[in-house]
Amino acid sequence: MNALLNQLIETHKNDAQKGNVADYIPELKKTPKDLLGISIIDLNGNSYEAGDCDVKFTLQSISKPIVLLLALMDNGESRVFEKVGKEPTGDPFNSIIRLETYNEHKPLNPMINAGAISVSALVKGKNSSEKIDRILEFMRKITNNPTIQVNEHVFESELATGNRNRSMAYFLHDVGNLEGNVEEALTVYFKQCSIEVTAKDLAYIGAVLAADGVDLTTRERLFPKRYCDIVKSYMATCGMYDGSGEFAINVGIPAKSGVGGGIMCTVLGRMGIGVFGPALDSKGNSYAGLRVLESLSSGLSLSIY
Ligand SMILES: NC(=O)CC[C@H](N)C(=O)O
Repeated sequence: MNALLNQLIETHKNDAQKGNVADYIPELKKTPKDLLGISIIDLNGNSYEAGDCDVKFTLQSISKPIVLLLALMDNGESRVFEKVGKEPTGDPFNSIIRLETYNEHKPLNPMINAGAISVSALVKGKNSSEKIDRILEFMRKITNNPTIQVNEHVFESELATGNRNRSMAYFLHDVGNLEGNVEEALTVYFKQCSIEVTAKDLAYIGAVLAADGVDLTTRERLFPKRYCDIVKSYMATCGMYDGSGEFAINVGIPAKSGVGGGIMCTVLGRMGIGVFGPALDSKGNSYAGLRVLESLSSGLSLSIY
């Protein structure tokens, strides 16, 4: 397997030239474009890797399914689904357009920015720092990595430039779909996006999801299977933003991408996969990462469809 992964990285390394590193968050611009790494962890805990799988990057939108799990555990399904819907949008992740015109101002799903900010507000904690501490604690469990931290430079960069997210959050508050203090919810959202991980961490999370919420090492149940199923369904239908349909056809596994260049994938009953390649396509998905996953999926017959 390691030989296969090395070969995939070699084959697709140059694909990064066709994408661009995210620049709307200034701090992300500093990442070298041609990094590429992959890590796989199977459900027996065996791990395989190639390329830049130890390089740290920020979770960005991959935080959305993780914080959703915590919000579901904190609040239960009915309260979470009062705030966010269950349908894909076909719009970019930061789109505002349907918030005013559709679904009683409820974000269509929690994988777009608007829905994720509403979900961040639901995490229990008396203020943003208590909430982010709980998110970090949960992250450390589902990655089996006690060193997980927030990258404060990326956080400051998002806080300084995230005005589109800010405008969505104030609108959602006005229509009753974002509870509590808006700035506190935004702080939680920007911090969860700024949590640093490696491709290996993403593979571990993917493997826990593939094991229906049970930790690979300790066999402890980290979250209920029902919530695991909800999150995987969202990943399958909306995890790659408005590229989710194409990804279903070309790769065919539940996955979540982030503009930091990560993609976290889960193959039910088999493995978790983490990919990192910071040059993005026009939809915000890792350009080379997608090519690696397409080759891997056809090579190992991973598609669930
Ligand atoms: N798609 C993403 O990864 C977006 C996350 C980013 N922090 C934002 O809010 O715009």
